[in-house]
Amino acid sequence: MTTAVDGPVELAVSGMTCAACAARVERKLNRLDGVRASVNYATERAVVHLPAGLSAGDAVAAVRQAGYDARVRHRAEDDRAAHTAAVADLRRRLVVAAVLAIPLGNLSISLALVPALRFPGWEALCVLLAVPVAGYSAWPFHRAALRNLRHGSSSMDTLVSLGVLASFGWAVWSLAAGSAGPGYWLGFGVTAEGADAVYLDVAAGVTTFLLAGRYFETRSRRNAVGLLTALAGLAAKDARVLREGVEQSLPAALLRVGDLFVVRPGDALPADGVVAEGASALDTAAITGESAPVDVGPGDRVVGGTVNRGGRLVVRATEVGANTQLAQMSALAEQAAQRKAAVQRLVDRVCAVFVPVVLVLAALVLGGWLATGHTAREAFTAAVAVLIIACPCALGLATPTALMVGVARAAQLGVLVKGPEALEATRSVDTVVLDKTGTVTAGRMSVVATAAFGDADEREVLRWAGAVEAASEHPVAAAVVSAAGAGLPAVTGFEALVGAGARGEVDGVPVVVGTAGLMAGLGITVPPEARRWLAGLGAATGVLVARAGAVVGGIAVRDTVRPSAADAVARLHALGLRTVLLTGDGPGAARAVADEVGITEVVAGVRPADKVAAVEALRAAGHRVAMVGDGVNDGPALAAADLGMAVARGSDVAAHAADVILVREDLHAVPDAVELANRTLDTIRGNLVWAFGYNAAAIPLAASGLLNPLIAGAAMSLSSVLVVANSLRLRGYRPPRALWDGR
Ligand SMILES: Nc1ncnc2c1ncn2[C@@H]1O[C@H](COP(=O)(O)OP(=O)(O)OP(=O)(O)O)[C@@H](O)[C@H]1O
Repeated sequence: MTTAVDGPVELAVSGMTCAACAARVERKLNRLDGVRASVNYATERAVVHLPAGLSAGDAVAAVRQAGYDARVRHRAEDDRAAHTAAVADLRRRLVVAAVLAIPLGNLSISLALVPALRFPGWEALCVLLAVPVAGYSAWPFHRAALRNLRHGSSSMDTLVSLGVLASFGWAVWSLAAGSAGPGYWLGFGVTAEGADAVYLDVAAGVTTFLLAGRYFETRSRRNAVGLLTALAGLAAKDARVLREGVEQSLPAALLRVGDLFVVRPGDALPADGVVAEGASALDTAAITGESAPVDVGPGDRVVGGTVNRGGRLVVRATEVGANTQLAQMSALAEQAAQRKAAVQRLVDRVCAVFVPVVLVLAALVLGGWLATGHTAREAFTAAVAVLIIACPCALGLATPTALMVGVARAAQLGVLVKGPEALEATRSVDTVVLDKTGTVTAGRMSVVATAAFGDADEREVLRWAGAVEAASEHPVAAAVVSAAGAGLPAVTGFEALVGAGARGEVDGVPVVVGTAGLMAGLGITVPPEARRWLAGLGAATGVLVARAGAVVGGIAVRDTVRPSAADAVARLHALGLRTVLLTGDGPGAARAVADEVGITEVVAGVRPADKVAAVEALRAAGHRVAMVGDGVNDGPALAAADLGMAVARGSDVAAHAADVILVREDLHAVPDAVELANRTLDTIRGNLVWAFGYNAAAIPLAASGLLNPLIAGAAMSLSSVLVVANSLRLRGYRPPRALWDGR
């Protein structure tokens, strides 16, 4: 591993047992010259940006120096195998601890309460039962603590290891010294008068509880990570490629762009493509969250991972492997979960100083109790309880687990969130600006009327306009071209006049197609006849056609509003958001669309360059603005908004500068994103409040001797498990289906 790598390297880091470890690895990596690294405890991954001259091997070496292990991460499968092994190891240790701790507890209770039952050598038997628990089962804690010690640092494992060893050592010592006496003290808190402490069952019990906690936590974390990687697994692993009319089964990885492949009913698509033959209905639910199957036929674009619910399809591959929409979606979702929320950085810093502070505190508690004339047992109980209860692991898990589940759930619903900042921005937005063409409307226009002025002929007008528009990519142009039919004359000197129209020369004569404003701007007089025609169009968009410097006709086009738009806008209003329709189109068409979907404010006739200004004006007025656009023309406006949401499909999914990408051609994705962002942030807040509150309340209790170490161990484990379970609840987020299923 000595080759220098462009772009970030991903490392799988093992041996981290808490957020403080992640913070330590991150510090170590960032200390390398020119390195920028971010380490995530929940996913056990490090993203490292290396400068020229440093290799992935250097980063791995740095992680090892910090006392952890790392390897360059290649595939999700590696993670799964490593994770499974880790869970199995914890399970074995947990079983041993539980099997031995139970008889040990019973034995010590019986022997303590009924001295007559004691037999010669009972102390030795108890110690023998406790050795595997405090040694083998608690080994992961000791190992991590040792690793830390070697580097002069400490972590929550130090606390646990110290707690277990101290109780065990104390027990052995007091048994050996014969001070266990007649009133054997039970770790469970029943302290007989004048009894001394035998902490064997504390050592065993604490180990069992903490291991159980870590076992469940590791398992749930795997579920959360699995949610993220599940997306990538949706595409079919095999493709039936059609070569010279013969079907041949190949691993999907060998598929090439341009290959024809067959998709049988019930199969998932292995790659993105265009339907070449056949008609069917595709189930896109897993990718876009849309519940109704989508009908497709020749010429339609289809994406990998969707499932064929109808007849046989032959598809020509347009994107394969890492370029498919699905691969890009899952890469984006993983990157998003990997990025750190602002709050997480604070938590990391807190965790890093927390453990040394607790060690000092435990020592102070021990000294304080002894100094105030209490017995060694009392002092010891309080100090061990402080060590054990103070572990900040719930704190470390609070943010990343919620983020991971939130981002993964959003991706399942066709909402790709680029990172935690985007979620945070989504929550604070109060105004949603929607672009009209292609966002609120389908962006597929058709000609609804034509007009000829003076002595021109309508068919001629359409032909001249069509010839120019054939070179344009605007939706208006597509409508004009399809209405003009085949056999159009060629255009020379074509020029797109962005946000206004297009011009060129047809049969050597200059032709301009575009808005009345464009004509005026070019010094072409718009006759009253044309103005009247434009004014009478209502909801349609009218463009004028000028030939040889004179307006000769007009073409009216109409777009259809997306079926879900009105419901989605109603949901946005119900969420307390203000909506604004922003468009380059004229006020008449804009108002008609706004009325149809229920948007109250309209800003029409805005040139593409001025969309940024419109967004900035709203922000200057104190609003937090989300801009929803198609991402191509609206790029600058998306970037100018507090939150840019691009409606995009296909392989360009990852290319957008937007913060959120909606891969669903359905405006419901916007309120879904807002709701899910709110829920995720609420979950993070709930987790943090719980974890902080728990530590804040429990430490004084433990220090004042009110908390038995055993209960401290159980409570500590429970808090981590609760935090992870709370985050996993986000999986259950369902958009209000009733609103849009009946569409
Ligand atoms: N190629 C073209 N041919 C004819 N008219 C055009 C062309 N390009 C733009 N226009 C005119 O300019 C107007 C503004 O175009 P622009 O691309 O800024 O916005 P839009 O596509 O109508 O809507 P939105 O801003 O909602 O995406 C269009 O409504 C149309 O009237």
